Amino acid sequence: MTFRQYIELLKPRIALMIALTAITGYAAVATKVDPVAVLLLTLAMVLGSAASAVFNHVWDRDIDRLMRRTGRRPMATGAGTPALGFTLAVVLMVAGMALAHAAFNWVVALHLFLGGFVYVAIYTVWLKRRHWTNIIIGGAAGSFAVLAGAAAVDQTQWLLPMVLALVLFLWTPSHFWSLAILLAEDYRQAGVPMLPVVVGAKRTAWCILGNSLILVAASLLPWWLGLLGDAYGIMAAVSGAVLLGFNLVLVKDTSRRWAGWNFAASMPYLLLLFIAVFVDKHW
Ligand code: HEM
Ligand SMILES: CC(C)=CCC/C(C)=C/CC/C(C)=C/COP(=O)(O)OP(=O)(O)O
Repeated sequence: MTFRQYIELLKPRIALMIALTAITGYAAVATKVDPVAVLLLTLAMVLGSAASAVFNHVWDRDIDRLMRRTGRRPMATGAGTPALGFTLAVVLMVAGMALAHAAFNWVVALHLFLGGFVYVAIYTVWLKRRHWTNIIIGGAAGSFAVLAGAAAVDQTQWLLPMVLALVLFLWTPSHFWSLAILLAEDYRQAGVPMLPVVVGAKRTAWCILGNSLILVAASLLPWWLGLLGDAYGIMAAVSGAVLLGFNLVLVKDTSRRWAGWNFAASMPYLLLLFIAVFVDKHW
C-alpha cells in the first residue's frame, strides 16, 4: 500500500470534523480554552475516528467494490489485507483511548470508544445493510464526540453538551440523505437500503426537510433555555433558515444538482453552529 492509500483509510476529513465536534463540546463548558488541551483532544479524537474508519474500510470492502465512488479504495481493490486493516484499527483505537485517558480522564476515553462503537458495530456491521434507519442511529457516533469533548473539562455540566449532542444526532440524517439521493444508484447496485433506495428521492427530500425542522428547533434550544446568548441564537436561526431554504428547493427539485448542493450546505451549517458556540462562550 502507498502512503496515500494509508491516508485514505483514515478518512482524514471526517476525522478532522469529529475533532472539531469534540472541541465544540469542550468550548461549550470550558471557562478558558487551553490550546494544549485542544491539541491533545484533537489528536485523541483523530486517532479514534481514524480507527473506526479503517475498520469500516475492511468490513465494507465487498460493497465498496460495487460502487463507483468507493471502488478504488485500498481494501476494496485488495491493495491492503483485512488483517493489516484490523490491526491498524485496533492500534489506533487503543492509542486514542490511552491518550484520552492520560491527558484527560477515563470518561473521555469511554466516549471516544462509544463513538467508534456506534459507527463500527451498530452502523457498519449491524444496520447499514439491513435497514434505512441505519443513518438515524449512526448519528449517535457524532454525539459521542461532543460528549467526549465536554467530559475533558467537567463531567458535572451536562445540559448544554447533551443538547449539542442531540443537535449532532439530528444533523447526521440531513447531512447524509442528500448525498444518498445523489448516490442512490450506487447504493441500489450494492444492495444497501439507504432511504432514497427504499422510498425514492421525493419522499427522502420531504424526510430531510422534516428532519431539518426538528434539527433547527433543537439548535435553538441552548438559546431558548438560556444556556447560550443572543449571538448564538441569531447565528443558529440564520444558518438554520439557509439550510431549510436548501431543503425546500430539494423538495421541489430532487435533481442531482440540488442533492449535491444540499449535502454541501450541511457542512458549513454545522461549522457555523460550532463557531456560534465558540463566539458566544469565548468572545
Ligand atoms: C453514520 C453517520 C454518517 C454517515 C453515514 C455519513 C456519510 C458520509 C458519506 C457517505 C460521505 C461522503 C464521503 C466520501 O465522499 O468519501 C460523508 C462525508 C463527510 N462526512 Fe459524513 N456521515 C455520517 C456522519 C458524519 C459525522 C458525525 C461527521 C462529523 C461531525 C461527518 C463528517 C463528514 C465530512 C466532514 C464529510 C466530507 C469529507 C469527505 O468527503 O471525506 N459525517 N459522510
Ligand atoms: C467519537 C468517534 C470516534 C466517532 C467516530 C465516528 C465516525 C468516524 C463517524 C463517521 C460516520 C461516517 C462518515 C460514515 C460514513 O458512512 P459510510 O461508512 O457508509 O460511508 P462510505 O460509503 O464513505 O464508507
